[in-house]
Amino acid sequence: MERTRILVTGGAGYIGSHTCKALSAVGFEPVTVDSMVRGHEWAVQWGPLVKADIRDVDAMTATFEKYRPAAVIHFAAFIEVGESVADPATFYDNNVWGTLCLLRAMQRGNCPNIVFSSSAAVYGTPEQTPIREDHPLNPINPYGRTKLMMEQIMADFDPAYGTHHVALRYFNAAGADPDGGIGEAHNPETHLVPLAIGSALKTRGHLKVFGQDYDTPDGTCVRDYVHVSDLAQAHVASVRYLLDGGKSTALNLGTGTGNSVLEIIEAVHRAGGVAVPYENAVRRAGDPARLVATSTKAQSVLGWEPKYTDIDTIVQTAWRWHLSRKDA
Ligand SMILES: O=c1ccn([C@@H]2O[C@H](COP(=O)(O)OP(=O)(O)O[C@H]3O[C@H](CO)[C@H](O)[C@H](O)[C@H]3O)[C@@H](O)[C@H]2O)c(=O)[nH]1
Repeated sequence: MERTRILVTGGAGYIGSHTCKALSAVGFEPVTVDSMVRGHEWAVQWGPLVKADIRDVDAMTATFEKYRPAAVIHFAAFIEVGESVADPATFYDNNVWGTLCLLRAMQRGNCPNIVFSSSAAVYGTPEQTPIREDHPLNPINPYGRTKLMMEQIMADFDPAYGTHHVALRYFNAAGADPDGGIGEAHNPETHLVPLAIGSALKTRGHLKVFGQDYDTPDGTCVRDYVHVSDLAQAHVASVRYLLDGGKSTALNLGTGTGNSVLEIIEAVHRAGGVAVPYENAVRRAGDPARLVATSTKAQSVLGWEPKYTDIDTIVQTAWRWHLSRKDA
């Protein structure tokens, strides 16, 4: 029997590739569409790769005609906050215009269901933590604004065109597939866990700890690190939810536990048995002191619960990946 196809934009990226693996494991066929500007050929292992930019409406229309997907999972976007401040035009073009082009191609292809990557960045500086989905939406940088605009565009499209969406607001994705073979490989890398591992392995210089005087127990920023395989499972559950006729919704994905930068440094030390050389540095602009999610809504809507709730396990999977990675 033909497997139900799911079109995955950005399927050659970090969370996208883990989601393709999870889709395939439960019988879907993931069809990756990726411009390969940031994606990796080695990360596409569970279905075909269409090398195309989502803004290329002709290529996208042809892809929908060829594969007839039942739903789309939309990861393709630029993600670095600093880059979005320096070059907002590129972010609005790639993230917002790219999403509009994708939605147009979905309309032409009669595909009404989309699950997409939103971000904790839509909340801005939290008024209280843990953050619930009804927290005010006040992004403080262009990256966060592009994600909020994407949510708003989809909310407008639903009543007008009969579409359905699930916006997944991730907190800090971390870790790697425990089976090996895929993991986090951004270039340039700006995320804490891979940078700390690189410093421990001496493939990078000292890690810079951005700010030591935050209002947190040890003075460094606290984040909610959620395992990438758990995020992947939430995407699979969201696809099933929409295919079963579920209503559009926005859901936080986090573990509900916060870890400081210094706690991550210690977890990397424990995982690898090597200390992370680090130095204190000034605060990074736009970093809130504490970002921690409540994911009870994802639990009630999707039945989703993170399997990896222990920071040591999350960091161990990242460590193993970094020792084995193909492009290090
Ligand atoms: O070299 C570094 C890198 C990071 N940090 C600190 O480590 C924490 C985590 O930083 P990351 O850059 O790994 O993650 P962010 O919380 O900044 O970013 C997350 O949220 C962003 C939106 O706010 C984007 O979605 C991004 O992709 C996602 O990982 C922050 O407190 C940051 O200040 C350091 O101290 N040193």
